[in-house]
Amino acid sequence: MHPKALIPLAAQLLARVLRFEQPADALVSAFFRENRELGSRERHALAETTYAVLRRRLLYQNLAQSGKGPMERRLVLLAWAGEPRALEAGTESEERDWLAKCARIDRSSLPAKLRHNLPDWVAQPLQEQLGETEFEALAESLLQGAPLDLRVNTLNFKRDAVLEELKPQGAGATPYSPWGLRLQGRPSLNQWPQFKSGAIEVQDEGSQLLALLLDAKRGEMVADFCAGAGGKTLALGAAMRNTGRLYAFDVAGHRLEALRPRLARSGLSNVYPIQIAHERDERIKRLSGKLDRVLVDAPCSGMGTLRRNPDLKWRQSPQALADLVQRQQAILASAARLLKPGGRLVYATCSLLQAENEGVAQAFDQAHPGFRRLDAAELLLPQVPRAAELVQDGCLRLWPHRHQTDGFFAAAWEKA
Ligand SMILES: C[S@@+](CC[C@H](N)C(=O)[O-])C[C@H]1O[C@@H](n2cnc3c(N)ncnc32)[C@H](O)[C@@H]1O
Repeated sequence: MHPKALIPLAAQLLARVLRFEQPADALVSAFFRENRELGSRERHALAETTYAVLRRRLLYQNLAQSGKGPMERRLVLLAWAGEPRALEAGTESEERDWLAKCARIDRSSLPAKLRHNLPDWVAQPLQEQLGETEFEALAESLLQGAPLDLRVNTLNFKRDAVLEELKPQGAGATPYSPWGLRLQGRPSLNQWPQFKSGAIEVQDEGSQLLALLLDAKRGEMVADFCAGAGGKTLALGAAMRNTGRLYAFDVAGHRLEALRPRLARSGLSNVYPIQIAHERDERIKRLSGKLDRVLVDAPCSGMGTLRRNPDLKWRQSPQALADLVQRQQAILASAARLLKPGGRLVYATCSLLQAENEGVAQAFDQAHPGFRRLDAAELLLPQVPRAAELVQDGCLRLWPHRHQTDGFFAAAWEKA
């Protein structure tokens, strides 16, 4: 494709994404399917430019006020992440002068909002929680891309052996999870023999730590209550050494469908995916009081995953957050009924916001005196020697700027 054509195409893609009707990753994939003539470098330029606008939307919208031409085009020029010669070829000299003027603006002199690029309803509670200095460090980390973490399938493979094989690809061990490897960049994993053989799965180190916190054992009856496409289910099934019974519940059939090929690669046969209508479904009631461990990886605002999904900060709202908190409480209360005495319950989100984390856990405490809180550091310590670094007030609290994971929260209880 002629470099001149790339910028209008990027503006077209951005216009679709900025309607916020669907997740950005789905829209970008659909756009590439429609434009099959794009090569891998061109796709990379379009995707990275779109994500750069989503990350710093407030800044770029502010700067774009001074330019000329359609707004999406101005945003693409400001955030261009492709080759410089495509920008050179695709712009008029007036536009290039304008870009040079924008580049000379000292960004540290801009109002805080144009530096952190978070909506007020997200920024404010985080500022209160962390204080100004640490909030700035967090906000900066949320503007960066995330590394690519892998989980080694310890059912049939050893982390050290897979690490040796993947060292030439730049892999290193993750600092906390004993199952994890970390890569920089975006290699085409699907073609790697280690992926095809089921030795590795893509999974953020934070997600691995949630499975470690549940600590499902051989022969147990376990439920992954909000299993989705089964990232944590696979980790739990391997920890159970492919024994016992692991129920993977979810209301979304298409997500459970996406679990099937992953299960086939993993070699697990102890997993039972079950689509439920809602959290009080009859099929769940039949298991009341029978399970050893239940993980509730609740639907949440996803504010801990902004490095990967920057569109979420513009697609969520305070009203959506309030609705989510209600759903989280209802799901947690239903899931808790499955446990037998002595059983372990873990409630988790990939959010940084107290309302859907500590807030939901405290409401559960008040309504369920028969559940005793467990200390996450104690639970993790046997498998995660540095567990104390990850825990605040007994709860797992992962932060991108402190731990280089996505933002996660988890609280654990034992049923009396
Ligand atoms: C955070 S995602 C789960 C991610 C998944 N555990 C993983 O590791 O890949 C939350 C999931 O909760 C599911 N969900 C929403 N409402 C639910 C409900 N009432 N009962 C069970 N699952 C629900 C959503 O469909 C979504 O797949």
